[in-house]
Amino acid sequence: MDISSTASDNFNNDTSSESDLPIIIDEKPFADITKNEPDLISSTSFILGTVLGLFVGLFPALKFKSINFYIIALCLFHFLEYYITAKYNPGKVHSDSFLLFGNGKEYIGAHTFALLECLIEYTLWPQCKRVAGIRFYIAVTGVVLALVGQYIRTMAMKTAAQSFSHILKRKKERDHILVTNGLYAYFRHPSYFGFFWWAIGLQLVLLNPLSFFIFTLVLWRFFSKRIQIEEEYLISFFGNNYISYKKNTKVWIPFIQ
Ligand SMILES: C[S@@+](CC[C@H](N)C(=O)[O-])C[C@H]1O[C@@H](n2cnc3c(N)ncnc32)[C@H](O)[C@@H]1O
Repeated sequence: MDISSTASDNFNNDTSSESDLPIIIDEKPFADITKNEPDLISSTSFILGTVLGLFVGLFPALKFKSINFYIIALCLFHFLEYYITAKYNPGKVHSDSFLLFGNGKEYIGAHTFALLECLIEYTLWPQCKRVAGIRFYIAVTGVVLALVGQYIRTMAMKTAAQSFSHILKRKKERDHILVTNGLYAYFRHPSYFGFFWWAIGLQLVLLNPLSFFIFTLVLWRFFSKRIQIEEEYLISFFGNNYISYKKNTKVWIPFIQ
């Protein structure tokens, strides 16, 4: 599941080794790389609103409210990706900031799979979706993880401001500074931490055993690789400052150092 597949695909094709990573100062003014696409933005908002309305309107009949929570959490997540970028990092705002377009089939496919799993299990075996007993505690854990994950992701984007980019940076831009304050003092990659636990939490909310394991595995592999590559570039940009920051902070995703 690649939340910025274009960037990481390009990145993976790069044959540079750690020692010869290029530090290129990007001279391009932000205005040149920012596209204003109001039509696309309003149609996205319309689609999001319609999907939200349909699910909120239709699914109460199924008496499985978790699915409403899931859809609302998805809409909120993608809205905030755009809104926080527009507010705190306006030089990089673009319709892609919704993280909906160009995200790769895997991302859309993963959520579709999760919703289908939920509906199939609900239809064939409604008892397994009854939020009672142990399943109540699983669902509540999921809600807490999703809310905490969303909060941490949003605050990380706000704190990192212009140093945050959805696309992994291979060139150091002039205003790219090393962020070590706020949540970054406690988490080395707070936005990845937030996304990881948000997505896993949502599978607990849906009481989806299969998607829970698939999301955990795929996301862990994705972030493990992404963090390794990202840190090679961050060391090439910030040298010893990043190395000592790395020594003093943790990622807080299991088994990622
Ligand atoms: C999607 S953002 C994710 C930031 C960070 N990994 C996180 O999870 O909060 C990716 C960009 O953030 C930049 N970045 C990551 N950590 C940073 C830090 N501590 N200070 C400044 N820039 C950082 C990287 O250069 C990369 O281009």
